[in-house]
Amino acid sequence: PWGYSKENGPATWHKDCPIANTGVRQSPIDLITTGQTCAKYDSNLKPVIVSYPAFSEATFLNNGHSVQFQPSAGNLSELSGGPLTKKYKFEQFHFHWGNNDSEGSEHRVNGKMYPAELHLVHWNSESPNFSSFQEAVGSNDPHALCVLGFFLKVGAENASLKPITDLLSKVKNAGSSVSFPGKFDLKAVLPETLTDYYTYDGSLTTPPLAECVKWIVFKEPIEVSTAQMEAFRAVDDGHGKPITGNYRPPCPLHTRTVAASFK
Ligand SMILES: NS(=O)(=O)c1ccc2o/c(=N\O)[nH]c2c1
Ligand SMILES: [Zn+2]
Repeated sequence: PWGYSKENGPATWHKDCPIANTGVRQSPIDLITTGQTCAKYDSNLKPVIVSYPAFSEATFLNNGHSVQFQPSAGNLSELSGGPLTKKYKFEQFHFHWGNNDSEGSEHRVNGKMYPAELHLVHWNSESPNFSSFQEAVGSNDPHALCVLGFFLKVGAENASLKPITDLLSKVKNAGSSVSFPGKFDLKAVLPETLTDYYTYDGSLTTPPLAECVKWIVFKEPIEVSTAQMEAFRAVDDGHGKPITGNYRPPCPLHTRTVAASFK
């Protein structure tokens, strides 16, 4: 199966997933803010609107290539605004990280990587062509999914993410999962105003690499403590090693443009 080691990492994914090398809207990308191919300010881009009630029942899983928080299907979350013309439903969030603070994020800003990146995954709940996340992934709809990306940087402890980082030791072994105890307030993790972001058309950053994602990557990083970062680096990949670098390198932009909601 695919992973992030020499034998099964991003450079080998094309074998089972040809779109890895032939796709023209692959993710992640390097977000360039100056020069020719740079992100272009679009004054029509509105703030992103999220409505995340505190999730009551959810599963926290180590799937061997990331850790993932997934509420039950009945969750009443909603995402709209920003570049979106439809309402999207929250499916799951997960993380990508490195084994030191100079690497780990999937998107980069002028070549700079952050130590980690949080992905909030949503699917278009207003499409007549699908009515679940899995169907959305297989739909070939260019905006079947919307993923919100937040960079993580090392600083103060993040109290809102503490319930998550404190749970990492409970899913140390690949394939292990726990029922999330109590409620989790995802809204509290995010900055109040979701106004400054980059947005572009891309793909899933792991197999099947489907080119169905409207990406929204926020400019402002979220702070976590060193201890919280270290907790990610202790999670195992199922081959007796910690997951240390579950990030795909940047992909070619091809004819795509990146829009910025800020100057
Ligand atoms: N890393 S990512 O692009 O946010 C992402 C999000 C949802 C996904 O579902 C997947 N397989 O079913 N891969 C995947 C990657
Ligand atoms: Zn991801």
